[in-house]
Amino acid sequence: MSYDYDLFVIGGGSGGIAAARRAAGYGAKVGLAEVDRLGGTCVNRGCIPKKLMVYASHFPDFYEDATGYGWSPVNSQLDWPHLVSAIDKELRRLNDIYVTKLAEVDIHRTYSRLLDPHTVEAGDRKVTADKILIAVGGKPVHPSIQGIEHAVSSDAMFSLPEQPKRMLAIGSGYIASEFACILHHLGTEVTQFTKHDLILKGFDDDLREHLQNSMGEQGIRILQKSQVGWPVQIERVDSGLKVCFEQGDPIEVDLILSAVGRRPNLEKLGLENADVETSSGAIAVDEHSRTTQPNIYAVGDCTNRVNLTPVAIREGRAFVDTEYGKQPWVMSHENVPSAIFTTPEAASVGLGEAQARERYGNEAIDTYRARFAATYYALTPRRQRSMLKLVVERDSDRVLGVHMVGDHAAEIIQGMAIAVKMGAKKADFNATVGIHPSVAEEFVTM
Ligand SMILES: Cc1cc2nc3c(=O)[nH]c(=O)nc-3n(C[C@H](O)[C@H](O)[C@H](O)COP(=O)(O)OP(=O)(O)OC[C@H]3O[C@@H](n4cnc5c(N)ncnc54)[C@H](O)[C@@H]3O)c2cc1C
Ligand SMILES: NC(=O)c1ccc[n+]([C@@H]2O[C@H](COP(=O)([O-])OP(=O)(O)OC[C@H]3O[C@@H](n4cnc5c(N)ncnc54)[C@H](O)[C@@H]3O)[C@@H](O)[C@H]2O)c1
Repeated sequence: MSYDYDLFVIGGGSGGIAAARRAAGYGAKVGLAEVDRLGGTCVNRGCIPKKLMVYASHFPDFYEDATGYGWSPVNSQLDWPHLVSAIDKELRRLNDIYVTKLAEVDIHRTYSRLLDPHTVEAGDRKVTADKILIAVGGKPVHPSIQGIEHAVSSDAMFSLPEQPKRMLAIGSGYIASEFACILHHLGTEVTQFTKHDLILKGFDDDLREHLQNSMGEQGIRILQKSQVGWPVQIERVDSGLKVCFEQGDPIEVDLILSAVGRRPNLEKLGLENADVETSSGAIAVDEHSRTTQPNIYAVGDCTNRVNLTPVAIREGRAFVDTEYGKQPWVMSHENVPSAIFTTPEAASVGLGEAQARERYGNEAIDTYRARFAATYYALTPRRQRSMLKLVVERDSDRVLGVHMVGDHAAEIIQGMAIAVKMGAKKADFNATVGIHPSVAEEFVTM
């Protein structure tokens, strides 16, 4: 049977674009449907605008630090509308680049849904395809608090008409922690409500504690559920938004960011028309990203495996190399590095100490840890201490996890991730000459 396309991709974000481009490169006839701007979450309302805001938020610290090195004080004000429009301009430039990069792919600028295992409705057209890739990403979920409609999700953070004077971030994951730091360093008075006593559940406890303490020392107010109970009501009042908790005094802010997690974008996708099954609200896939319908695959956040851009991209490429490139491989979700772009930055690869002890036994694990202030802070009015940690399996001497809080942690851990992926031993770290003076040299001198 002949189809309109060899491959039809639903969703033009990180995973969908990577797969579509590579498949077209192998000579496949590819169509792609995207209902919004090309690039998906990462480019339009995630990694990229977020990182640009992180950069913007660092300048006040640099101005302050410079005085310790003898520079006269800088008196500079943030032009918020300028920042927002400069970011938007850059995102539009990236959108245009994707159009060029997808020159060999038929782009359908429309919502799309499955009609049967080989047919997709793309706007007012019906198209058929031999294989279909679902890469529809995810969207924010909101906690059930009375008045939660007054809160915004991270999607709105890049187009706020003005900088809030006071913000409450509800959540303790990547998004709440990153925006708490961004807004704080841009001059907003920030409170973060956390369900757990330590932010960033799932990361190494020393990383979590060091980062949370550091954020607290800088002036971010952390309200824990164990202290105040759940937030129960949000109400608009003349002077802002009033938030009441189960216990204690209400607080008043100008903006509430709700960041308590995301869920796959599966509504009205017609999964039932093609017998594509879900598991815990995400598309169920095997290690090859194949769904319960053999010619339909799914990658990225809609499968809720590891919800990061480079993971979605690699899942997409593994599928395409295997199916169209005669180079089969499987995307491994082990030892995926990630960073939290807070101030200070935090990054990690491999197992945290508690996870390692659970997997290998309490006695089987050694840890090495350093906490210190980098030389940069010797002359600055601002003090910031770094934390570096190795988790090692004693018998094999293998480094199971590397964790860091401190400047450039993401850049440093990216290199460490290669070592961990290659199965480096603590002895290999010891045999490596440090770069002096640097922070990362601690990893080879512990
Ligand atoms: C605030 C924020 C910051 C982040 N920061 C980072 C970071 O620093 N590093 C990192 O690695 N990850 C980060 N992420 C996560 C990262 O953005 C996602 O993991 C990644 O974008 C997932 O890619 P995807 O292809 O699965 O989905 P997406 O990029 O979400 O793309 C899905 C696309 O499908 C489209 N779509 C959905 N349904 C349909 C349909 N039926 N028809 C047509 N089109 C449809 C959507 O419009 C969207 O464009 C961040 C996420 C957020 C929200
Ligand atoms: N730097 C990065 O790589 C980066 C940045 C942002 C987002 N992301 C990706 O996007 C995903 C979504 O981010 P996220 O921060 O929304 O989700 P998350 O899953 O990382 O964190 C959500 C947090 O909110 C807490 N929570 C749940 N219900 C709550 C409630 N009612 N009140 C208060 N807290 C509650 C959860 O316990 C959890 O700690 C991440 O898991 C990550 O994969 C990555």
